[in-house]
Amino acid sequence: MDLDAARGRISKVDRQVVELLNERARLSLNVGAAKRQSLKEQGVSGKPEVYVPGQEKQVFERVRGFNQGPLSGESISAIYREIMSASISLQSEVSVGYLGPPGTFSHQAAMKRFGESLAYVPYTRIEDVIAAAAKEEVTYGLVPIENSTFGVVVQTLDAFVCQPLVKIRAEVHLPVTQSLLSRYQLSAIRKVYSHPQAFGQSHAWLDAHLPNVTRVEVSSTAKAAELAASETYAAAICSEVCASLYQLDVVASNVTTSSDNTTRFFVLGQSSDKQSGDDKTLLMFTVDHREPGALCSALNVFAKFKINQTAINSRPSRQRPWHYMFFVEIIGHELDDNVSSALDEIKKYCLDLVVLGSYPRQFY
Ligand SMILES: O=C(O)C(=O)C[C@]1(C(=O)O)C=C[C@@H](O)C=C1
Repeated sequence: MDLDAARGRISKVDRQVVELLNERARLSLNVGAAKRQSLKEQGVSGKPEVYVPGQEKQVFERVRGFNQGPLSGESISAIYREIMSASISLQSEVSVGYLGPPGTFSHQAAMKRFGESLAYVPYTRIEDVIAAAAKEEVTYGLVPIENSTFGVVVQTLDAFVCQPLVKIRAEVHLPVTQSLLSRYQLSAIRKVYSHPQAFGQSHAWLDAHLPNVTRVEVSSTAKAAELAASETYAAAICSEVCASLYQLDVVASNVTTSSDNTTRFFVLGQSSDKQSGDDKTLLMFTVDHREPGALCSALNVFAKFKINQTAINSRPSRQRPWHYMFFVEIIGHELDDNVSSALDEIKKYCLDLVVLGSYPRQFY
């Protein structure tokens, strides 16, 4: 086929693609109407949940299954991310809060999960993102929960203690590469700004290459980039995305200690999704330390109901000294029979127990 013929065929296919995209969009509007009707019939007020992570997971798996190439599975997912982003924005006006300013890894994780068609709202602190999601100032909030190199994000766990009503709706995994950005060359740098998590992921490189340079912790990696752009002899540890956003140069690319550095984020909203068949649940509880073995008794309940625990963390409860809030992530959905029986039984050993949410297991 010659060039003109191939371009002519592409033009015809584009017409069909656009027609099909609009056919899908009309069906998505029908889905929105059916969700509203169903709430009305149940006598529930408020808007239906437009972002349904379990359904999206099925769509991604299905379309990647249909794919015979030459497009890669990643390309199909990226195209469908935008199709579903447009689909969400057709059904409702959706906003997503994240730890700003633009260019943070939270921003990138939010874009990865929600695409280009939604409104993104930056907040200065993780606590503010969680409060905004709890108050419905934004439809959804996205917060980091843990990094594979540096561990749990304590600000997020501590903020859950103050906002126990917010619900986890989904998890997002984002590969993270930290880089050193500045307007100056390496030998001229006198100060490095970053978020404590990013310093934790790149300390070996900093110890080796900038051992006597002051490290200043700030609220986010993109805030660090903003400061580095406005001060003499300053640099930031942040994403390379910040180079064009804040007019900085990449002085050293990938200064991350671990080669498969990944951060896991939660999407927060007013409710969790229904069972997807492959879910996780995050619990927050305190136990009575005057009872010997209280924590052990609580955790034994999961073993009794054959429930796998994937993570356990503790934070000071801030109510009494040496009194802890435990965060346990388990396999299964709050509504699964074995999980719901375990939750009934574990309450006997807990002073208080909050289910922070159930969400489909994601590996991407
Ligand atoms: O199935 C739904 O609930 C929809 O709203 C449709 C749809 C889609 O476009 O496929 C859009 C958004 C949801 O997050 C999941 C799926």
